[in-house]
Amino acid sequence: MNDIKISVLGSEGVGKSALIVRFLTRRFIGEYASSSECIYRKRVSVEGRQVNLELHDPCSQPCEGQSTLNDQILWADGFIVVYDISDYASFITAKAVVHLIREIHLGAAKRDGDSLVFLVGNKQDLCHMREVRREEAQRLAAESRCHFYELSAAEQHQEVVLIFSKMVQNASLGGKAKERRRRPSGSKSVVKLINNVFGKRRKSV
Ligand SMILES: Nc1nc2c(ncn2[C@@H]2O[C@H](COP(=O)(O)OP(=O)(O)OP(=O)(O)O)[C@@H](O)[C@H]2O)c(=O)[nH]1
Repeated sequence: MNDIKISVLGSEGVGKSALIVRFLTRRFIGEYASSSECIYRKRVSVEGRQVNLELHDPCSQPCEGQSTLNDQILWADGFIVVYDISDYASFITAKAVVHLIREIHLGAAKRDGDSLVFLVGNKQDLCHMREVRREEAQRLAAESRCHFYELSAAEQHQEVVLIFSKMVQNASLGGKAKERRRRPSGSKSVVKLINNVFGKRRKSV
């Protein structure tokens, strides 16, 4: 059995936790913790093979033992880089993250195929407030050799599952585990995740 490590990156409030929670629990809860960084573990089957999936959800606010973006990039086998289609600044951040992933992986002499990157425009249900044109994001994805998706964690369960499943499959086929430099701190089970989503900092969209 091998391990697959996926980091979900992007600026504050773009819906990273919402996407992970959707994938793990099928639910959209609306409010999510931002004060701690964590890794969620799940055993998944890829083409009949059991795989240990680790999903890293970073925290946007300063927290104890926080890993750096560089640590997170070196740790992961694959990346889901999220922006909010109604927030152009979040797209600029996503662009910088995608470039950094490419730079670090090339700098560390990783095989290019090892760095699987999906660029995801979330909150498609807010298209009446759209600030990021689909074509611009598609262009970035093509230039950076990323897969590109637009969706809504709030409204689309199947699409979210599809993206994570595809990433798991690609990372699994991409193969060899990387040497881990530093593992981001914290670990939660899905049960703890559900228990923890209540009573969190409220954010509005
Ligand atoms: N309308 C809409 N709101 C969403 C969607 N996904 C997430 N949100 C909302 O956006 C806010 C931020 O979502 P989070 O999942 O906490 O975002 P995050 O990227 O994990 O935020 P940080 O942990 O602060 O980095 C919450 O109020 C969510 O309910 C979506 O698809 N559509």
